[in-house]
Amino acid sequence: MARAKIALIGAGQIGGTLAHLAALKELGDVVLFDIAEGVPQGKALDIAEAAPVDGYDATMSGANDYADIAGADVCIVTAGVARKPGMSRDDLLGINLKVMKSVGEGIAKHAPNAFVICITNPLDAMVWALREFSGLPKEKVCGMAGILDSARFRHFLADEFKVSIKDVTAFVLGGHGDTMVPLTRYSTVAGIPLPDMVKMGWTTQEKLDAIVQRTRDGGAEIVGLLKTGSAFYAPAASAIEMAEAYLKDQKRVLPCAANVEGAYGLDGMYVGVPTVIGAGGIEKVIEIDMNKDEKAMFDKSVDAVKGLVEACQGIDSSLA
Ligand SMILES: NC(=O)c1ccc[n+]([C@@H]2O[C@H](COP(=O)([O-])OP(=O)(O)OC[C@H]3O[C@@H](n4cnc5c(N)ncnc54)[C@H](O)[C@@H]3O)[C@@H](O)[C@H]2O)c1
Ligand SMILES: O=C(O)C[C@H](O)C(=O)O
Repeated sequence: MARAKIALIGAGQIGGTLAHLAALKELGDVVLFDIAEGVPQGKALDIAEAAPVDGYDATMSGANDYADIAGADVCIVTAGVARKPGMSRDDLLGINLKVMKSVGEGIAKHAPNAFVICITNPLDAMVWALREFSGLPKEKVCGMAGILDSARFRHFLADEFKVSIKDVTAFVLGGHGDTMVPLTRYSTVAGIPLPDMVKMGWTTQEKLDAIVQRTRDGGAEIVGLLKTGSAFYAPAASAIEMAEAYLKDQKRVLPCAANVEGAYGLDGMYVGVPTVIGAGGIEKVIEIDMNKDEKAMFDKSVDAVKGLVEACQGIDSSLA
């Protein structure tokens, strides 16, 4: 069977890490695309030159022309600008919206059958705009954020409980912004929900609240440390998990920004929800039961995303 083709639109910090991870996992042949001349070619050559040492079979190429992504099975989009200290993700909306237009048109023309994973921020509004600009089927366009936010939550929890990360599960839903919703009732240590861990005396409610807040601020914490850009290792690992689920038809249950029609009382908007990812793309949106407090947090997050979508429509009249 022919190898899959993976197009990485944006060859910056995340794009380069994605290429290396895709190669190490032998997910397919990789094309790195960027507007910066030489950068995708340089990264592709560098990663190809690591293959003899690491022993992976995957070709790497760099491109500045969308024609080179032709027939891609998966497109992962990181094109655009990352925030710096003092900025919110939402400050990137105007500049990255223009990028989504050119990327959406490029994918629609050259890789209309691809499964598209958007990473560019502000995530939920950008994946919505990318879907609008590309016109691809809704189940084939999604956004990466929930896996990253949940991974951060899991890391902080494993650290607090001094247990293996393998035994910690977490679900962070909602928009990928300050209003994201880490769901403690649906996050567990070996199946034990976090509120029970508090009752069992493994931690206190105050410490758990602080971990929830640190999770919400997780992106800003890294931006504050790096100063020149934002996180890229964990974001790349998270998107690769989604790409692998699609390419191998794994039916993974993963929190992703998906187009939600009907569930959660939503009418075709993108926001972070639990999904099933397989060969059909986003094969299912899972509607979980939320109590009053959880629903209030989720609704607030949905409203924040709606505000960003409206801002996009105000900037580009073709989206209205
Ligand atoms: N969804 C998430 O959870 C998450 C996590 C981390 C970062 N991000 C976002 O991902 C994006 C990329 O982050 P990064 O660290 O890789 O940034 P980066 O600056 O290192 O890379 C971005 C790349 O995009 C390229 N680019 C700019 N305009 C382009 C265009 N029109 N067409 C093609 N390429 C273009 C740039 O040349 C650059 O190489 C940012 O918007 C960042 O905020 C999202
Ligand atoms: O925080 C950012 O700006 C990047 C990304 O959204 C993240 O959560 O790491």
